[in-house]
Amino acid sequence: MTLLLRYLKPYKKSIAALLILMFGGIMLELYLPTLMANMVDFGIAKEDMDYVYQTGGWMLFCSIFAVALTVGVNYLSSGVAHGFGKDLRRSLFVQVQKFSLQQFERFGPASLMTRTTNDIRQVQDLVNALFGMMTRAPIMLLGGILLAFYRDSMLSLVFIAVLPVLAGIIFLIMRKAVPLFGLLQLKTDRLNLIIREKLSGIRVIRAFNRTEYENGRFNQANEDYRDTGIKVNKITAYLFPAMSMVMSVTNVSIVWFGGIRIDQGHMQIGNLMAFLQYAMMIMVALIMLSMMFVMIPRAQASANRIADVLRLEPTIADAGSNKLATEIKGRIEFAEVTFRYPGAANPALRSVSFQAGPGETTAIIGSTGSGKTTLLQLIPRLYDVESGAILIDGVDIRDMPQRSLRSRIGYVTQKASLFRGTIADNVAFGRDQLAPDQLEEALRIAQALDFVRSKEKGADEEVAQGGANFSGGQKQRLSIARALARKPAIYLFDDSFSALDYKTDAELRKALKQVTGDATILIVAQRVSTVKDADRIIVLHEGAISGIGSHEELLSSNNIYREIVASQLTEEESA
Ligand SMILES: Nc1ncnc2c1ncn2[C@@H]1O[C@H](COP(=O)(O)OP(=O)(O)OP(=O)(O)O)[C@@H](O)[C@H]1O
Repeated sequence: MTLLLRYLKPYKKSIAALLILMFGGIMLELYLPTLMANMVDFGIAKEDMDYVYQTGGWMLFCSIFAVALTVGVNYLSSGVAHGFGKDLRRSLFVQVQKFSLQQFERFGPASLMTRTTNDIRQVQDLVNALFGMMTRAPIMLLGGILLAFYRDSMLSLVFIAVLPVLAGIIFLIMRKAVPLFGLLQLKTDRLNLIIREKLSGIRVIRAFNRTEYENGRFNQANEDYRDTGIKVNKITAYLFPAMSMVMSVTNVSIVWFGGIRIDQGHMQIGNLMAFLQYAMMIMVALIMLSMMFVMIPRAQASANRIADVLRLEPTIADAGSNKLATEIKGRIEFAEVTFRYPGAANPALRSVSFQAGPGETTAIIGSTGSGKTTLLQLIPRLYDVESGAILIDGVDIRDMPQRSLRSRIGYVTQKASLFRGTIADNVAFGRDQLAPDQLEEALRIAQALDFVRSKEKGADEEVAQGGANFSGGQKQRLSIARALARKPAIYLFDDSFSALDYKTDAELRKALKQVTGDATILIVAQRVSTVKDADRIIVLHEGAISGIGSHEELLSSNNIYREIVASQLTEEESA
């Protein structure tokens, strides 16, 4: 929680103003019973109507002023709480962007979403309540006790009996409820996870008739969440009835003992009325405090989950050295690179060494799971190597600023990702401005111009969430256009031509060759026809390089390559 408190710093002026307003309001509220006691004892009892009117007028003025101050307090506290929530959400979002993929996977998207929305909401509500009413409680409690004591110190002994009982009730209830608050957030995570999975896999779920099964899975998580929620509420439900019972008993006791003291001539009626009002204030303050005991542990559970994300040092950070090669050529060198996914027993890549030069196309082929995607992901530092090094233009990529490294790379991922916006927005992605002729050129080379032109609004056609209104091949081509528009020194194509028919695949590679010029191109592919003409083909097998060479060289020297070729091409084609 302390980590999050620093997010209140920008609002210290508003907080100071609201505390002053609050203090003024409480003073007025505490003054009202005294005025009333005076009115009864000195005005009504002595039939002095001028005094009654005068004091009544004062009371009215104080009440109205106190209400105005409270409105001001609430206005300011809500501004502080919402501003605090907004800043925290932004920090969390920015922090997650810096995470390596390992760190991202450690939390998972569903949990990160709950943390950014629901958990922050819990803490934001606490901040609102804290400044809206909870800070009032201790001041009101203290003022109430002092003034009640001042009115009648003997009668104040009632509180000595009541306060420990109240403290005991709060303690017992909270001891049971607090562990459940954390559990409730975990169950929210689980619910979000299932909803996310279900919504993103809706086509498969329907096609496989798994709707009922998935509904069952969701219902189970939903009911589990409900049960924990009910358990928490059942426990906290005792809090307020118990407190109001104590309040009623306190009232009765005050009237009872106050009556005796009036009988004995130790107290006046006005005094007893004021005392009763102070007792009420004390009780209300205690109820507010007990609400704080409900809200604080609940928000604490959320605050810890937020702090876990904020505290995690991004493992992929810029080194202090910020080295950059003087000349950008895009030469890539893998030197004995070994990489293992977190928790995996075997490395996904083992002692991989090769060089890929500018103006060359290097293709990577290998069976499913052989490590092709992993190899590409290491180049823009989505993951860091376990041992060995990757150099670009002779500089270790860990010594370069990530921004400069990634600005040299045009990466087309295996699964094409499009974002909401227009086609043009998606192609210009990562660049501030893209001139119409540059956009057209990128679309043309990516073999996307025809289908984009056939759209009603051309490049201004809207892309739905996740690119749902485009086919797999169209999405791939737009992703390729996006990479081309950057004019990078290095192109990484991860199985990016797989959704294209053979003809488009060939045309695209031919067009690419004309524009990529001196760029270094790495192509991961499953099809031999895609890699056949590459300057160099790397055959990956179970994370290690089994052979490097041209198509012909590998055909004569590498068994694995021969098997792949044999499974795809006829003798004639492969010759
Ligand atoms: N995020 C991950 N966490 C743990 N293991 C992973 C992760 N991604 C991939 N792997 C494992 O690493 C190995 C290499 O995977 P990779 O995706 O690089 O293979 P690939 O050659 O690209 O396969 P494909 O041709 O099917 O795309 C596989 O055994 C896979 O199970």
